[in-house]
Amino acid sequence: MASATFHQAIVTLQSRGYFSNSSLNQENGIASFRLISKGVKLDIAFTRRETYCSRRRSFTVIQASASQTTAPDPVLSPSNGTASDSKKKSNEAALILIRHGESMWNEKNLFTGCVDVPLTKKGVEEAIEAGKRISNIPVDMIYTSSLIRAQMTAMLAMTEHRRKKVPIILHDENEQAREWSQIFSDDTKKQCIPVVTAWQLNERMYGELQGLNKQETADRYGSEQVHVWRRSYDTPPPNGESLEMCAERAVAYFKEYIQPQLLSGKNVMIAAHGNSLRSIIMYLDKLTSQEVISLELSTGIPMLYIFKEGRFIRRGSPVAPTEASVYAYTKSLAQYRQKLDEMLQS
Ligand SMILES: O=C(O)[C@H](O)COP(=O)(O)O
Repeated sequence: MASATFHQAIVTLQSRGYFSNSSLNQENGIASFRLISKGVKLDIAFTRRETYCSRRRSFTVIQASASQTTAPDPVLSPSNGTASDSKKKSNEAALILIRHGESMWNEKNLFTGCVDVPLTKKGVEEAIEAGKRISNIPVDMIYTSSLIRAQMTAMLAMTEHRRKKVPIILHDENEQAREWSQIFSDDTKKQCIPVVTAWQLNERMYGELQGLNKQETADRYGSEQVHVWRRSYDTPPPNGESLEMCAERAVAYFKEYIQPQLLSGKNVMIAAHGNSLRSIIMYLDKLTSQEVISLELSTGIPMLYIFKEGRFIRRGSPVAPTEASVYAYTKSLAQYRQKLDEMLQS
């Protein structure tokens, strides 16, 4: 089958770092691929004829088109390809997940969901504390939800990072926003970390519970019903999203946009929400729907994964609060830390 051979070729190229992601469709004898590399998507369709040589077969490119992904990135332009302090020969990448710090509605015990509520003072402190814990872990790209509490958390955490790169929110809403936010110095670009905001990482939409007090809702509807709304996997609250629905969009986004960055060796931080992160952890740790419903994430506690050889290895736990106990350094992380020490001493 053309598709099997092609798929092998793609996987081989992928493992050699030629591009960060591909997907395969096959219809009417035509195999088509989407290759994603450095923020550019290349759609290629092949027939089973000449031109493209894999070991056993060759194919003709019948159609190719290129477009930018939704994470267009002035900072990740080729001129910045060498900018990562943490470019690793070992082909591993760090993935940090942080649930936002306490929000003003967490404090008031209100269902928040997609309502855009800021952090409390305690939430600000939690975010800064989270930043201290990850201050020696490399960060090349940041993803946050479109909600201010996640964005505040990411930005505050980065104020503590020892590398002192500047997190810059990418404005991709229209052509003018893209043009007006360009950076014209390559040196400055190298000192920036692109921040991509994505609604798909938002908290799950809590429907008609948004703005209601959690305790009062339990008093009114019974705590069992409220527990089902809050912690079942597939029962949504009235007119809202279940965890399953939230996972569908959050994990799809993770696979399509974030995982390719990790595959290409970029170290990524995600600042998001209880339920969007539970969804992503379910995917990373291969949890069942039964297991994920008992997973509780504290606000402002970062978790670390290492992505290596296509696998996610959990390094940090939300329950172990200090850097030393949470993060068992890998060789690359230890080297990065040593470089930081040297850089800051000189
Ligand atoms: O949206 C909310 O109210 C919270 O951030 C998460 O709520 P939960 O603990 O009920 O999932």
